[in-house]
Amino acid sequence: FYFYSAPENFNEEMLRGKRVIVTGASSGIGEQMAYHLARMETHLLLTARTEAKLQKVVERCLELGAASARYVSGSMEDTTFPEVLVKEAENTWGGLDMLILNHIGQSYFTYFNGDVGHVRKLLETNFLSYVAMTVSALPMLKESEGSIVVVSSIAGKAGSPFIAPYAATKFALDGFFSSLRHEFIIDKVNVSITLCILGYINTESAVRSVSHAIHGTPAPKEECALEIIKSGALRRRELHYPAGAVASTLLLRDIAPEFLDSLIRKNYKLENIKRT
Ligand SMILES: NC(=O)C1=CN([C@@H]2O[C@H](COP(=O)(O)OP(=O)(O)OC[C@H]3O[C@@H](n4cnc5c(N)ncnc54)[C@H](OP(=O)(O)O)[C@@H]3O)[C@@H](O)[C@H]2O)C=CC1
Ligand SMILES: C[C@H](CCC(=O)O)[C@H]1CC[C@H]2[C@@H]3C(=O)C[C@@H]4C[C@H](O)CC[C@]4(C)[C@H]3CC[C@]12C
Repeated sequence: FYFYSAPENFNEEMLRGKRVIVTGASSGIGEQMAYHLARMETHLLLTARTEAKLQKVVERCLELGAASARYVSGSMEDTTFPEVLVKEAENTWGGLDMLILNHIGQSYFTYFNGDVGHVRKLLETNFLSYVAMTVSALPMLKESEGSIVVVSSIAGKAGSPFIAPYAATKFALDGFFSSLRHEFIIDKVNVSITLCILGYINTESAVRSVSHAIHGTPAPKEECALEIIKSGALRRRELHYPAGAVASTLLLRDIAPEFLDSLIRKNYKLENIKRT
């Protein structure tokens, strides 16, 4: 309770002039993080697949006051791309202060249909590329005593129906990065790891995928993006956003897991879930 209710002492100046990579920055929460970071006068390197969208986000970032902003487009399905991206940061800035890992590949929202190939592909995009980005960026982050921010989901802490492949990738992130955090502390590596546990957020893609099938109102992406940045800057272990919804899910998961499961299932409009 103490950790998650500690007084806020975030100051936007903490980020002024910092060199930040944001993945999945062409839309949704990643795009909103880019705009907040631009207002805080950071140097930005943005990435996603769609060049036309990234161009627009970069333009807006420069208007909002970014110290500099550029993009590299590419797919995280391509196993060589994480290193290319980090090299770009190294060549441009000669260092890196914050790595925000936020992208996700497209997934189905329905009963698991046995498509192992899809699970494998999603693990590459949503999990292994996060590991590869971390490995490539670590020398620069050690040098700057910087931060790694990993955007995950409540679906990576408690099982939910209709998103089995996606949930697997998010549980994997927790396993990997929570273990790595221990090793950093044991080895006195002063690089923070912040795992962001998010509930339902009103990004276009999430609302399009699930609004017909889920009860409840999504939380705003702009506030969510700011909370992620604050948690990273404050070097927090985990962010829970929206706080109440995530905290109650985690508490019930530990003290009454079957009751939580029944509540989760009640959250879905089952008649609106189509089988593939
Ligand atoms: N919205 C929500 O309700 C929740 C979101 N989250 C997490 O928040 C993060 C952001 O989600 P959200 O903003 O909703 O997602 P969006 O779908 O809006 O954004 C996803 C981003 O990833 C990029 N992307 C997609 N495929 C690839 C790929 N193969 N290689 C590289 N980049 C890719 C997209 O751009 P492009 O298509 O141009 O490549 C886009 O910039 C994710 O980690 C998600 O798991 C967690 C819980 C809830
Ligand atoms: C409805 C869920 C929370 C309620 C519960 O108690 O289970 C949402 C919590 C996390 C959401 C998913 C998520 O992590 C992001 C995905 C992004 C994709 O673009 C599609 C939508 C998500 C599967 C999204 C769906 C709602 C949640 C499961």
